[in-house]
Amino acid sequence: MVLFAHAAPMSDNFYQKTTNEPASSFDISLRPPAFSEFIGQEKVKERLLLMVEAAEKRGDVLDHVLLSGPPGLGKTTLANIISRASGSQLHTTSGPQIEKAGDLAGVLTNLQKGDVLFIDEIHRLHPAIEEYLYPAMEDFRLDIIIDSGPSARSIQLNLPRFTLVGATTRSGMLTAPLRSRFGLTNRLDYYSKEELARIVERSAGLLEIPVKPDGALEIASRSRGTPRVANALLRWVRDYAQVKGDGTITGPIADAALAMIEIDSDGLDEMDKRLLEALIYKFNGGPVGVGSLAVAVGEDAATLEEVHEPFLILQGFLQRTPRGRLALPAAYEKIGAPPPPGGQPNLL
Ligand SMILES: Nc1ncnc2c1ncn2[C@@H]1O[C@H](COP(=O)(O)OP(=O)(O)OP(=O)(O)O)[C@@H](O)[C@H]1O
Ligand SMILES: [Mg+2]
Repeated sequence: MVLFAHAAPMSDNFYQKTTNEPASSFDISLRPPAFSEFIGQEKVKERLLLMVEAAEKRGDVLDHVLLSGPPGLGKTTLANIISRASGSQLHTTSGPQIEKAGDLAGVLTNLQKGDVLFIDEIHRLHPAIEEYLYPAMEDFRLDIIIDSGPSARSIQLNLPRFTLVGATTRSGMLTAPLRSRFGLTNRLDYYSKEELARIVERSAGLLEIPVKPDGALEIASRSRGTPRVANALLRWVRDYAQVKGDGTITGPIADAALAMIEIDSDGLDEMDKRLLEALIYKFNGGPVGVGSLAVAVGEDAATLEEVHEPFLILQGFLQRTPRGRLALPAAYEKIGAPPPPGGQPNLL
């Protein structure tokens, strides 16, 4: 069976979940259970709420929804909220877990009318399996071929009407036919500092950690726009406050705690800085391919692309060009390197 429960311990790298690991139990306990508790992403929330309401009014099943965006922004959380809000049962699986057509058939035939099927990392579905999904999404029908050679025959199964919620960190890798079968596509964006501060305060409340507004804001501004990071940093700062202070998280306590684990004032961590240093010192500022960069910093290329680069690009440290990655002037400044000769590098 391909369904799995979200119940793995935190990874060694204490806050960056790679895309194929399930979330930690710590993450799950802080997960907002309803739209009303989900902070930020107002447009996405509004659209999803409207869809849920409309489906309810018509007595119909929700349309399929695609959620995309960098790790830790709330895709899994939203899938949970959608299924709760529509009062339906949630089934969870992920692209890499569906290895054979039979796995998919197993999941689909297990669904009841109105159930939500959440497929995480849907961009990693095998292309051959993706094709089985098309009629399932469109006509709630499964065509499977059994046996091979002369005795091969196709059988058709009717499926109950269900809602597919797909999540991906790489929406660009989704095939056009798959993408077009979703009724609604939502891209989650990085959160503002203020939104993250509210998330930190909410989490602190649930964990019964006393936090002052300046403490929450300090954690928020160093959380790289990501709620999962904010929650993980909160947990670290709590430990620090209990040992070095009186347990209350204030601005100065948060600052000292985060400096101790080398999270700088922009939220850049050791790997971000290592990446910028390699780009500038080893590759002359680029352009250089992500594969070479990955080898130079000892991290896998997908993690650089999905976790580190989007934030560095957003902050104006790095640019993706057709010829590779390029360091921008802010990157030279960040790592204290002299600016490139000729000033602004050639961006083409
Ligand atoms: N809008 C929000 N308000 C409050 N907490 C949030 C919000 N979004 C996410 N979180 C918190 O961040 C954690 C990570 O969110 P989630 O697991 O949903 O991210 P994800 O987008 O599915 O990440 P991945 O791509 O790595 O699977 C959750 O446990 C939840 O506590
Ligand atoms: Mg997730």
